[in-house]
Amino acid sequence: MRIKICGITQPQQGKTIVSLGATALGFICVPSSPRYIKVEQIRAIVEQLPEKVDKIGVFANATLEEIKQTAIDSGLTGAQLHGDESPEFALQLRELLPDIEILKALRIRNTEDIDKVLHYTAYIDTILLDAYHPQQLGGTGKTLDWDILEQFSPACPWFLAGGLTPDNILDALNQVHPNGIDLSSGVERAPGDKDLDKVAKLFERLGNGE
Ligand SMILES: O=C(O)c1ccccc1N[C@@H]1O[C@H](COP(=O)(O)O)[C@@H](O)[C@H]1O
Repeated sequence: MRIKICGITQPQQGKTIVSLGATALGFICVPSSPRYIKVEQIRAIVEQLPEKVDKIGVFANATLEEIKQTAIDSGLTGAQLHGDESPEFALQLRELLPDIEILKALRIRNTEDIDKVLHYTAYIDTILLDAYHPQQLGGTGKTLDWDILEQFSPACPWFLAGGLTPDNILDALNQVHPNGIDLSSGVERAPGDKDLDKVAKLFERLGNGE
């Protein structure tokens, strides 16, 4: 299973989190987020990471050009679209950046929101389901209603996100069956400052980097 730890801002924390078992790190490229990180800082972290680790930039309603430039300048391997990007936007991004993974995040309130996944699967690589929050786009620490996801099996791989922690991860995975999980505030001391004890506890619970 893929394990993405998101909201990385510090090079040493990134390296340690990978050594503990993360398969992907996420960098928040949304200027209004307290976890925002600049291109040069992402580049400095990415350069120190093993090639096999996925380096995902998280964007919300950025332009195609902004995403392209950030991806090229910082060495990202993936772009997570966490705003109101349309399926057409995802397709245009794919044409612009054919070699990077495109993840579309959807913020889920109810089963109707889950149905929106169908509109995206032909244009992206991976779906990511996050919790809905009326004021915040992400990093909210809010969990989804896992009950409505028990039978969720889209036509492309998917990540479960939203309020996951070392304490609730096994309950989540008993109920839903994603291809990957994504954690941010649940393994943090403060926004952008990861709690390495919590990250270690997460991997212990998962069976040491499984
Ligand atoms: O983390 C942020 O600040 C953020 C800002 C804007 C868009 C997405 C953001 N984070 C994403 O939120 C989810 C879940 O976070 P959490 O585990 O509930 O704290 C994750 O996919 C992050 O990439």
